[in-house]
Amino acid sequence: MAGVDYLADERNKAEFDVDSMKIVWAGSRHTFEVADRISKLVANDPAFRKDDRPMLPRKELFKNTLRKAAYAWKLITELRLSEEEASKLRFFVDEPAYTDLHWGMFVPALKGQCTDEQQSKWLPLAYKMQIIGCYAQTELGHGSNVQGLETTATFDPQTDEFVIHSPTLTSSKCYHTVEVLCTWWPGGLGKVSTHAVVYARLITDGKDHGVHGFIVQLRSMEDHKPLPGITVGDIGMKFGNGAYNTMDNGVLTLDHVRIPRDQMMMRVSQVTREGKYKQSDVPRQLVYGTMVYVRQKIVADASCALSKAVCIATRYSAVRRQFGSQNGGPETQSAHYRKSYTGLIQVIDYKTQQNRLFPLLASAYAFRFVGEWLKWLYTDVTQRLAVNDFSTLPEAHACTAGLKSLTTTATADGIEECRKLCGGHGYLCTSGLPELFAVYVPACTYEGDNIVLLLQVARFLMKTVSQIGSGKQPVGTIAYMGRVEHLLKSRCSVQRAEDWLNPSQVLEAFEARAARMSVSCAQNLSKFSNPEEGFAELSADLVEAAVAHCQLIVVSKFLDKLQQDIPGKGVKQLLQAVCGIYYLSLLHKHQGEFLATSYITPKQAALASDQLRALYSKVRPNAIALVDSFNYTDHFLGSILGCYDGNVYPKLYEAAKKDPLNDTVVPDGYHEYLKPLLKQQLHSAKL
Ligand SMILES: CCCCCCC/C=C/C(=O)SCCNC(=O)CCNC(=O)[C@H](O)C(C)(C)COP(=O)(O)OP(=O)(O)OC[C@H]1O[C@@H](n2cnc3c(N)ncnc32)[C@H](O)[C@@H]1OP(=O)(O)O
Ligand SMILES: Cc1cc2nc3c(=O)[nH]c(=O)nc-3n(C[C@H](O)[C@H](O)[C@H](O)COP(=O)(O)OP(=O)(O)OC[C@H]3O[C@@H](n4cnc5c(N)ncnc54)[C@H](O)[C@@H]3O)c2cc1C
Repeated sequence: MAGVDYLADERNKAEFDVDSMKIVWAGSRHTFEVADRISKLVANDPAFRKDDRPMLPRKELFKNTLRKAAYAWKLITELRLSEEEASKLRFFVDEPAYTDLHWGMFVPALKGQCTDEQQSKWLPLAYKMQIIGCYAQTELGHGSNVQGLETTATFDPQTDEFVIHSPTLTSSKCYHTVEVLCTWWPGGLGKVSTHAVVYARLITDGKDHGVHGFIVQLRSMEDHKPLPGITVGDIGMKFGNGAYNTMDNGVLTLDHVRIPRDQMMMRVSQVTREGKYKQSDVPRQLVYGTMVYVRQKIVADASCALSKAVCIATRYSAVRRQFGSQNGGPETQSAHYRKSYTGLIQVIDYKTQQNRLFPLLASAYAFRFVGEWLKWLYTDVTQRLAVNDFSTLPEAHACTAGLKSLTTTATADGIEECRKLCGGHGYLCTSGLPELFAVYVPACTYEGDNIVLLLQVARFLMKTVSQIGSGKQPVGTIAYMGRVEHLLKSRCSVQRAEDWLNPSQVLEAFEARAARMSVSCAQNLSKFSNPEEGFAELSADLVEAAVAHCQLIVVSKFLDKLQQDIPGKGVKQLLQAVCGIYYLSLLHKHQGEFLATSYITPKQAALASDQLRALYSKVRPNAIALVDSFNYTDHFLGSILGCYDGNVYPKLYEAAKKDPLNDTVVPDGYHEYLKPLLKQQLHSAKL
């Protein structure tokens, strides 16, 4: 059976040029080539084996992660990989590790919040991994509420140092049943990091200046032992086997730990030798800059995680057959294995399967394109900040927060749906889906709880609505609010199902829904004499308005993408269909909101569903090619159900045989626990 492609018929059905689509997915030919080369390098190196992860005990699992990270670094230096190639290598190794936090948060925090002088001291050390860093912000009692952090950094003018201290319960205003309010959660902190960016309340001369970042050395560079005053360790096992347990999320207490004054990150504000607090001309919110950066990265990562799950579920849905006639169809020339299935229905042909699967496939593409755009927005805001233009910061914060929330929620839910789409076999670890879900789901919480982040978007929306009357013209993603009067009055003009393929019609539908929901919230808020009380009372509605706004952004960026020149036979046409599935499935799911805001009629909602079904039929023959366009190796997918050749059943059988439980025919424990039991039953049966 080796070498047979059981999905060949599916691949032959494709109506577009897959190689061109691979480049669209990657973002450019260059990015495609780098990803292709590096993913194969990783896949072909047995050192990066990962199929044993769910079965390894934690200590072994963790040590294995350390080995892989060290080996990856050796490759990076020996092969002189560029920053882009190195980051792709870590990505394709596909194992959460301290390096994610070192490169993904510690280095960006140094870059964004240190002065040039500080950067020239710390960055070369971090780049060469002569120090390893993490991002230590969250405390046991404070995660979402960053302003509520209780760790203090008190300036001591006598010694020109800060004294960093985690307060004990007695000095705390909280009612936690813990003895010490410590830092809790940072990845890489538990066992690896030599340094941390610690967030603490800055105190000078008895005055509290709020939360600031400090570079704190945690462990000795000689023997890796914690420095005096520092207690540090791992917080324990997390959800799932393997999964995020490769990461040493940590707990840290700081007992009057002294650091030099120049280890306060001083780009946003400074403390002088005399202990004077000075604020630069930049907004205070830049202290939160690393979170904006990482949220933007998380949006890009969402499309990777979702596309992985969708690739597995799509390939398996084409392989898997249920019902139909076992002997009904004509015989084919192919292997006996395939012959026996002729006449049975591929589960991908069930409309219910398509209705669950294709919107997820479409979301993977939609998140890819919005991720690309968000990267551009982030670069743009960074360039503006460098020349003291802070005007787009609130929008960048709202977009990164909102899209992080929207895409991670949809991806986590989507991975679980893909597991169900694979029936019973989806529950096997060898499907790759349980581990993918367990690794991914904390993305809904870390880097900002998704509801908390949507409430930030809602604040931005309410602020925008309140400013409309003042003549301030909204710009960027919120520009549609400038046409709010028209959007409140207008009615959908769709008369036939195909009218739902008209981009301007679709855009107006999503704009009208978002604008109407925001305006309705603002009107309800105005009934409260205390705005904060009103905001809390109406927060569930506000979250829905924020979701509507974020969905509009994703839809509009997908439609924008289709305005570009997209080369390759049939590629644009297929993307148009995929885009249609994305927005029409959203319209269907949220039709209550579109109807309640009276922009569309029930008849128009029904036409949208007709068009959606037509698009499923258009996408069906292209489904396998659309997931092949992700260009994932079998190693990266880590799934028997999603393997490229579709030869699922023999692989499942072989993998089961290799399970450690099958090392012996009679299980360990038989003599102690089964034999006496069975003997006893035999005895009583005889009686
Ligand atoms: C790729 C790398 C690997 C990924 C691995 C990830 C591992 C995980 C790491 C972590 O989880 S690190 C810890 C992350 N923690 C959080 O995300 C905490 C979430 N909380 C917050 O971000 C904030 O505290 C908050 C909820 C936004 C605060 O809300 P609050 O209303 O209390 O705001 P203030 O602090 O008072 O600020 C008011 C003002 O500032 C604006 N603002 C808030 N955040 C930002 C920001 N990031 N950038 C720019 N502006 C921001 C906010 O909108 C307010 O504006 P105005 O209304 O006053 O105009
Ligand atoms: C795997 C993982 C890795 C992490 N890595 C790091 C790291 O490297 N560095 C770091 O500093 N931190 C890290 N964290 C911590 C993470 O950033 C926080 O857990 C996150 O910000 C959420 O905060 P919380 O835990 O305090 O949740 P809470 O705020 O306690 O949330 C609990 C519930 O309350 C709700 N809620 C909270 N506030 C409000 C509100 N104002 N209105 C309405 N509802 C609200 C939330 O929606 C949620 O349902 C990590 C967490 C995880 C799970």
